[in-house]
This record gives sequence, structure tokens and C-alpha cells, in this order.
Amino acid sequence: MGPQESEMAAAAVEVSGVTVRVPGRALLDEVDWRVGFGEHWVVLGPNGAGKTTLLSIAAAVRHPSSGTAAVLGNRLGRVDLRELRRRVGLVAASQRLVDEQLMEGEGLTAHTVVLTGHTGSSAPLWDRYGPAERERAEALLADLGCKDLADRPFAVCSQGERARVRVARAMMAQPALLLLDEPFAGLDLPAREDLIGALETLAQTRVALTTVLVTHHLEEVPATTTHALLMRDARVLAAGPVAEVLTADLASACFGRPLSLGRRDGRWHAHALRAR
Ligand SMILES: Nc1ncnc2c1ncn2[C@@H]1O[C@H](COP(=O)(O)OP(=O)(O)OP(=O)(O)O)[C@@H](O)[C@H]1O
Repeated sequence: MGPQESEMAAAAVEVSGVTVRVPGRALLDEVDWRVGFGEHWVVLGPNGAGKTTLLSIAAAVRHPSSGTAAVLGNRLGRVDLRELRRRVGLVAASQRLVDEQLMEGEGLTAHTVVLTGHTGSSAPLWDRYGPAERERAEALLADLGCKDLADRPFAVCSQGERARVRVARAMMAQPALLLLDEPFAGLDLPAREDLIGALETLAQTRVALTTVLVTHHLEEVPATTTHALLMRDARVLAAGPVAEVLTADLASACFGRPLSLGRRDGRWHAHALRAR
């Protein structure tokens, strides 16, 4: 069976009885989770619940201490993780510290930053980019609603613009799985809405793409989201189709206070219930 066939047979992410331990505590405790191909998940939970740790397993960046994890049909521990990581797009705060400082220092334009996604490098490898790659980078910037930024130095782009350029860069490697860890952090309301709209467009135009988005806020859940995972204290509190999981009762249990939840135009909102 070739890799394509094994991917067809398997899930995008399959995590079974996964525990991640550090001295004195478990960051993940017996987590089971299955992400099917073409699904769009949101992972919600309070600070420290284990969301980023779970995403690092899905990104093949971290191994479980016990239990099994497979990403795109490849069992972690049995495959070359570098090869697997190339097929997983990751947009996470941890990358910003390393790669982006380098790119800013070199004065790279937004278009060049997107191009570096093709080679997964923090500097452009010019001999690896032909007309097809340049066009694809332009098309991705357009898809993310920031085609006018192509020639602008990344260093002067606003936080909202950078957030969309980051997603375009991750998509440049044509990943089967796109993982987004708090991509809305620090964005103002219009920038947040622009990025949510861009993610909805990606979900609608790329039917084969599977996405997982980590966030703290129900207001940031794109309307195209199909499934939700609620985490609390290193465990899964609930997982399944979004309409079944994003309920007032489950969200209240997840965030540890009584919440009222609503949905309008496909989007969600939540606020704390006040004692009368
Ligand atoms: N190497 C480590 N050693 C000890 N504790 C750790 C380590 N890595 C993470 N933690 C802790 O594990 C917990 C879970 O971390 P994780 O980043 O997965 O949570 P999170 O749900 O993403 O939180 P947040 O919403 O605050 O980003 C946190 O309390 C964190 O401080």
C-alpha cells in the first residue's frame, strides 16, 4: 500500500490512550481523539488544559510517554518525523520566535516569506522556487485576502497581516493537515474577523484539507468548523460534532463557570451567567 492509500484508510490524526508526562505531572492523561480527513476541528479549553501539548503530538513534534499516536496514517515512533512534518502545516507561537526574527532581519517581503513555506526554511532557497511556486505564493496571499502585501516587508506588516501571511506560508507546502495554535492572539476585531473569513474560505475551497484550530474563545470558532474537542485538566471532556459538543452545559464544565452560549450565522458566542 502506498502512502496515499494508507492515508485513505486511516484518520488524519488518531490518538489512543495518549499520556504525556513530565516530572511530577501529566500534561495529557489518557487522551483518545480521532480526526477524520476533511474535518475541521476546534480544540477549546482553559489555560493549561493541554491543548498545545495535544497539538504538538498531532504535529509530530512530540512523542507520547505512553499510548499510541498516528498522524496521516503514520504511527509516531515508526516513521521519519521530518518527512511527516513536511506534510503537516503548523502555525504556532513557538515558531515566531525563531523563524520570524530571522526573516524580519533579512527584510524579506510577505511574498518571499510565503515562498519559504515551500522549502520549510527560515531563509529563501531561491534555486528551489520556479514560476509555479511564485504563482502559488501569490494565489495563497490572494486566498488569505492579502494580495496587496506581496511586496511589503514582513517586518512592517501589522499583526493581523502577519497572521494571514503565516497561514499562507504554512499552506505553501500543500499540507494535508493544517494545525493552528491560537492564531488570533493579539489581533483586533477586524483582523480577527478577516482571518476567520480566510480560514472559512480555505475550508470551503480545499475539500481535502483537514484543520485543527486551538483557541480559548468561542467567538473565534469559524462557521466551517465541523467538530469540537473540549479539554480540561489534561483530559478530554467532550469530543464530537460541533453542534453536540458546543453546548452551554459542556462549555460550562470545560471553563469551570456557568456560561450561556449562542449561535448566529454559524458563529458562536458565550458569556458568563450572572447570579440575579
Ligand atoms: N515541559 C514541561 N514541564 C512542566 N510543565 C509543562 C511543560 N510543558 C507544559 N507544561 C505545563 O503543562 C500544562 C499544559 O500545557 P499546554 O501548553 O498544553 O496547555 P494549553 O491548554 O495549551 O494552555 P494555554 O491555553 O495556556 O496555552 C501547562 O500548565 C504548562 O505550564
